[in-house]
Amino acid sequence: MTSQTIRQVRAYTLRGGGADYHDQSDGHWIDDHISTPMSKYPEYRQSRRSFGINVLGTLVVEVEASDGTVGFAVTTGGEPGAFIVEKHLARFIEGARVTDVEKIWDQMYQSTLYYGRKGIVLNTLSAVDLALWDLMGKLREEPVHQLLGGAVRNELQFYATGARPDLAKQMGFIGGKLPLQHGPAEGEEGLRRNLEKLAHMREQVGPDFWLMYDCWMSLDLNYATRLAHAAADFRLKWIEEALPPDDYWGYAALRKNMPAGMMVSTGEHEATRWGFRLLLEMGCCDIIQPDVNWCGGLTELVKISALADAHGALVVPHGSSVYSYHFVITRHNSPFAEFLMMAPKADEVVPSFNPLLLDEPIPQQGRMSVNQLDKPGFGVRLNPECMLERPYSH
Ligand SMILES: C[C@H](O)[C@H](O)CC(=O)C(=O)O
Ligand SMILES: [Mg+2]
Repeated sequence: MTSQTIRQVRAYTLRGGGADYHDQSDGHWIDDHISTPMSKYPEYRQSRRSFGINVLGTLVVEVEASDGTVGFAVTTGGEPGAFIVEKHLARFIEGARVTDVEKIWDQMYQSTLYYGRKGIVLNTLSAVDLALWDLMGKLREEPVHQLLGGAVRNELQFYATGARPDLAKQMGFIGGKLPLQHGPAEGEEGLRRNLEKLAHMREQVGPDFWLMYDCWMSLDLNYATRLAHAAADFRLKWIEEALPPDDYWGYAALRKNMPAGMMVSTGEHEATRWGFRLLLEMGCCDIIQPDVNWCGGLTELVKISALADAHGALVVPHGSSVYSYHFVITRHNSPFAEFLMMAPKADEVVPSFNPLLLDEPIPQQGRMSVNQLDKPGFGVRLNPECMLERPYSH
């Protein structure tokens, strides 16, 4: 296995769901008047697709070893990501040893610093990194969670993100995270509606079920503080991504403003150990939420997680499907995981990266046994019915 080298890397794109889970059709809860940084413009308030949340689409990266074994991974990145893989990153991957993940990561990161650091370049780099982990697992015939040091518990437990925490409770989840629908531009009336929604959900789910609000970078410090204090009456567990991701100072202030017992979470749009170092050292949050497909992949997440552990912060990855499941089960400071409800009405459990992956495991009664992850690599296959395109080749 250690003698295997990488023969070829290939990058493909896909539209309509998959890793770009915002790329959904009309009528989906994930695009129903959700508060965003663009909500101050009334014409972009009703739909996130209207301002282009789904322009990128899914990127699929395959790495083929010298014996023909193929590892793959997915991210949000589409055609620009495919260009970066094929025209820039391929030189660091092809011909390298399959196990050289640290060196390949470093070369990809250092060589793209002049136009990278975060965002689409890190999404792309993450997909390459995860494809290498998948390939190592397949060649060693071991699941990725074993390569990471092994499971620290027998099962994962999940909270659900979606419009129907009441249904999530019936499905066995430990909590429900609602999208905040009205932002500061919708004034006092919007704030009242946000609180009414939360009060209604609290009534539906009873006193102990976790309820959280995901604010998707859309608030300011004053609004977030007022929302948190009013939401304390309805036992909001945490307030998520309340502020723009670059406002580390705002997050530090918000955390100090929190009512007793309520947590601040953020980080799904942060990347690398350096980005998370800022969040952790500045005391910005209680929970960091790196997206495994965006933060730099597993090679980087291992470092981010160790840093968080030393700061007493939990690591609960954003979405990320199997890439999160294989990681969370190996870490004591990741006691639960997120499950994104991708059914249009959030009324049933369907695989998060539907329809792209075959064998993508789903929670049963809000839980997933380690046995469901016991397959080589990340244990998933590309669905041959998805029409992948390869826009560039080298
Ligand atoms: C529901 C949120 O607006 C977003 O689509 C997903 C997210 O931020 C999360 O799962 O966390
Ligand atoms: Mg979020």
